[in-house]
Amino acid sequence: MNSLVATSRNFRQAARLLGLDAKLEKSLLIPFREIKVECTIPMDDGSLASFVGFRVQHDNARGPMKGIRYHPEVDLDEVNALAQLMTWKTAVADIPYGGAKGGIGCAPGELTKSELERLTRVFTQKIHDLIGIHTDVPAPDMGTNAQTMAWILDEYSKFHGHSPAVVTGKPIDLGGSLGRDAATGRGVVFATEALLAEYGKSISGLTFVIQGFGNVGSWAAQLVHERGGKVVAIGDASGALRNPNGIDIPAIIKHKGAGGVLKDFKGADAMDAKELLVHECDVLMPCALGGVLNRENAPDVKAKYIIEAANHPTDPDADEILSKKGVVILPDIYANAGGVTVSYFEWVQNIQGFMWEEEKVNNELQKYMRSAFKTSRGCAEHMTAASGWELSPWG
Ligand SMILES: NC(=O)C1=CN([C@@H]2O[C@H](COP(=O)(O)OP(=O)(O)OC[C@H]3O[C@@H](n4cnc5c(N)ncnc54)[C@H](O)[C@@H]3O)[C@@H](O)[C@H]2O)C=CC1
Ligand SMILES: O=C(O)CCC(=O)C(=O)O
Repeated sequence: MNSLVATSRNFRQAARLLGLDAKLEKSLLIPFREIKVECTIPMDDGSLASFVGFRVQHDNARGPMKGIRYHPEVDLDEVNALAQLMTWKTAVADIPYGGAKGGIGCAPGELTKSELERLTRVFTQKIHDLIGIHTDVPAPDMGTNAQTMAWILDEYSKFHGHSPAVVTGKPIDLGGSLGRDAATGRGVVFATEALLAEYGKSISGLTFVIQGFGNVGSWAAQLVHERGGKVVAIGDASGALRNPNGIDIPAIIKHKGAGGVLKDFKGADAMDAKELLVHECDVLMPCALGGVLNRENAPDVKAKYIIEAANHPTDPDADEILSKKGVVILPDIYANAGGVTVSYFEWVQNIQGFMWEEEKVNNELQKYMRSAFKTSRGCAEHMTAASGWELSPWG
C-alpha cells in the first residue's frame, strides 16, 4: 500500500475516534509546504548525474518542523507520509516541535563519499532559505548520518553564519549531543520495557527478531542483548541470519565495524530473508523499511509483540490482521520517538551553548519515553472505551 495512503488512513481513523471536526481533520492532513528540487552534481568520473530532492514541511503549530532520508525509493508521497508521522510523533513525545521530512532519491551505497558530499551540499543550497533554527531543523534518517548533517550545517552556515542548532544528529565536535547516535535504538528499548511491564514481562529471557542493522537496529539489538534478551534472528539488506541459541550481537557489531557484511558473519546460520519477519519469536522489531508487514505475511507472523522501530513498517491491512490475531503492536510514532527526543535535547544544548553529560541525556530520554507511554496508554484506553472496539489497540 502507498505509504501516504496508509499513514493518512491511520490518521483518519484516529481523528474519527477522537471526534475531530472534519475541517480540522482535512487541514491537519494537508502539508504546510512541499518542496521538490533538482540536484545535479559532477560525479567522480567527470560525468553529470541528476537527482530529485524533497522537503515536506507538514505542520509547525507546536514548534519548528523536524529527518532526511537517502534511498532509491524516496518520492514525494513517501516523504509526505514521513513528514506527517513526525508531526504526530513530536506530539506524542510532547516536545515543542512540528513535523517535516526530507529525502533524496538515490542509492547512497553506490555513491562515493565525495559524490555524497556534493549532493548534500547542492540539496542544502536549494533549501537553505526554507530551513532554520526556529523553522525547520533536519536530522538523520535512513541512509544519512552525522557526516551528512555536518555537510548540511557547513553549507547552511555559508549563507546564514555558524548555526549549529540548524541540524541535529551532527558530530559531537560540531555541537552534537552525547547519546544521539544511540537514542532511537535506546528509546525503542525503553518503549519495549514499558510495554512488556504491562504484561508482567521483561526483556530478559524473551526471544527477539530484528530486521535492519543500521543505526536503529544495531543499537536496539545491542541494548536488548545487554538486558538478557535473546536475538534469535537478524537481517539487513545483505541477507538474514539465525541462531536459536541467540546471536552474539557484540561479535556481529565488531564484524561490521571491521568492514564485514552482515550475511558473512560466521556465528549464525544463513536464512531466507523473506522468512525473517515470520520467524518464531516473542518480540519482532522491524528497524528498516516501511510497509514490510502487509496482508501477505501478516497471517504468518508468530511474534506476540511488534515494536515499530522503523517508520510505518505495518500497513493498515496488516494492522487489522495482526490485531485480530491478538498481536500487540507498539506504534512507530511512540516506539521510535527516542531519536527526535534526543534531537530536541541537542537543539536545546546548542541554543544554551551548554553540553549535557551522556548519563543526563539517557535519563531524560527514559523519563520522556515513560511519560509518553503513560499518556498514550491512557489515550488508547479512553478511545477503546469510546469506540466500543472489542479489541484494544494494545491487544
Ligand atoms: N535514525 C534515526 O534516528 C531514526 C530512524 N527511524 C527509522 O528507522 C528505520 C531505520 O533507520 P536507520 O537505522 O537510521 O537507517 P540506516 O540507514 O542506518 O539502516 C537501515 C538498515 O535497513 C537495512 N535495510 C535496507 N533495506 C532493507 C531490506 N530490503 N530488507 C532488510 N533490511 C534492509 C539496511 O541494510 C540497514 O541495516 C527507518 O524506517 C527510519 O525512518 C525512526 C526514527 C529515528
Ligand atoms: O531526530 C530527528 O529529528 C528526526 C528523527 C527521524 O527521522 C524520525 O523520527 O523519523
